[in-house]
Amino acid sequence: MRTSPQHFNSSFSSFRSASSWFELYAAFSTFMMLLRTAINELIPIQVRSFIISKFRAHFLDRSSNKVSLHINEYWDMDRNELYYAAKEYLPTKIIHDFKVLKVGKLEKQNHFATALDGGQKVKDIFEDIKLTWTYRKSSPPSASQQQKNSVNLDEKNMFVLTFDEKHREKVMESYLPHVLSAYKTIKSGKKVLKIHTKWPDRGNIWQASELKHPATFETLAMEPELKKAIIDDLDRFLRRKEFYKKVGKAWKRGYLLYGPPGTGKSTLIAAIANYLKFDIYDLELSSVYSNSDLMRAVRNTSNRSILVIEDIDCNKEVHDRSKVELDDSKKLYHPAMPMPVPMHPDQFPKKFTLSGLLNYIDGLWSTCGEERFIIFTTNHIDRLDPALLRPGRMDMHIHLSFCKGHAFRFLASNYLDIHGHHPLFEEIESLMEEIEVTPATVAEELMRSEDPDVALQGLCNLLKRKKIEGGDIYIKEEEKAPGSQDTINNFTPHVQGIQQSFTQEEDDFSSDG
Ligand SMILES: Nc1ncnc2c1ncn2[C@@H]1O[C@H](COP(=O)(O)OP(=O)(O)OP(=O)(O)O)[C@@H](O)[C@H]1O
Repeated sequence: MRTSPQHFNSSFSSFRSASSWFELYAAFSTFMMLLRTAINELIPIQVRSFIISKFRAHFLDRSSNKVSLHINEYWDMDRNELYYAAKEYLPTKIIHDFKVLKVGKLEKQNHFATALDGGQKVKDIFEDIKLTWTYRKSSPPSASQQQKNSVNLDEKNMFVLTFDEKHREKVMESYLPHVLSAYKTIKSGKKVLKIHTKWPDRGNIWQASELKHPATFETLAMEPELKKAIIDDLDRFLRRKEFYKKVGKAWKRGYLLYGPPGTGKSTLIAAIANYLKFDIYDLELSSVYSNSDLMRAVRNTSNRSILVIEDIDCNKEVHDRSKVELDDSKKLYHPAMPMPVPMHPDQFPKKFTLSGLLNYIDGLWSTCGEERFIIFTTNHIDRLDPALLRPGRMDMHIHLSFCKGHAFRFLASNYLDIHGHHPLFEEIESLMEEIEVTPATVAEELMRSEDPDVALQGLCNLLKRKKIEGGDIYIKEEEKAPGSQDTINNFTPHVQGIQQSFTQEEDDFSSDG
């Protein structure tokens, strides 16, 4: 039977009254009731649940086939390399239709950098596998956590990687290694270096900022032989991955820089970092509160980095929260206890010596990661534990000392653009043989005027004044490093005990550089 438009219109208009709607609803409800009763009676409950679960899995809960990998920033308190790999890798996958992004630029970059700001999803396709990354940012530590120094690192920021379950094996065996290797490539080509410092009021974990120190070996005033020895050592280190593996040694190197204040120890560290393109981790021993704190700090440094511990002779007082203290009434008490309490001798603190601490750091550091440097600096090498100085501990001892002829001329050419001769040179150099002056002081004097004649005359007058007054500039007799005999004759920068243990043959072995 055909339905004419007139017939449809008349049927529709007959439905428009309220009673018609009610009749329709009543008929539908009755039908549904009958249907439900019939299903309940005819189909067993197990079959019904099976059908419902299939229906749900197919239409409603499609994510039940998905696997989610949680990649936390820390793994058992250690820095999780995969997290940092994802952090560098994902910005390369950010596309233009993202609605929220972080954007910024560091001075040394010539382009704007973008990064995820939490919550966004980044899609990636790897050999036809569709993957989704989500970044979850943790909330900053609460004041009480900070006070107790009890931030749980494993609960920090994380990436969640989601993909179909059937690709689990391929993701684990091929995709994650692909992310890691992309990270290594990005990292080795990056231009912006970081300096990491620890702040007790920010959870006492490493905080990174851009390393802006412009020092390079080209700007460093240093005896050419020493400069060459250091650069050669750095180059040799970089190209010897296979060699270290062959001899069963960790691919690491340790330097001890020593010399009076202002002789360029920090400047040399910056020059080394800029040369190697390694990040710096600046460990201030006074910010270390316990052994676990120290262990966490050292273990959370990355590969291709320099761990710097400056002024090791100055850090005699290292905070130890478990330390038993003596109050005014000479009773022993534990800081965690409100009242003085009697303590068993076993509970007394073990003596926390600086040399023990440094040995501990050194031991800890040598067991984690590779392609790393550790640099200790001191103004007083004579105060260091000989165990720390023994060969094999610090591979190279570099003595930085006062400014003499060559270093002075280098600074004059760098600061005043005097590349040839100047009438005041001889007089200044001869004064420098009698007066000990640091490169820092010379550099400061040379910056006082843009006019080379005025600046050099200023330096000459300063040296003459000091000669008349007697005594060294800024350095007291007892503060001189041992071997200062040498430093009087030249701007030493000599190398003591360099372990030039590698022969030419070994050099040839390392072909990977
Ligand atoms: N060898 C050098 N070449 C060029 N500049 C230098 C050199 N030594 C020192 N300077 C200048 O002096 C300043 C201070 O030097 P630096 O901080 O590196 O000395 P330091 O030995 O680390 O001192 P401290 O022991 O007090 O930390 C530097 O910023 C740099 O301008």
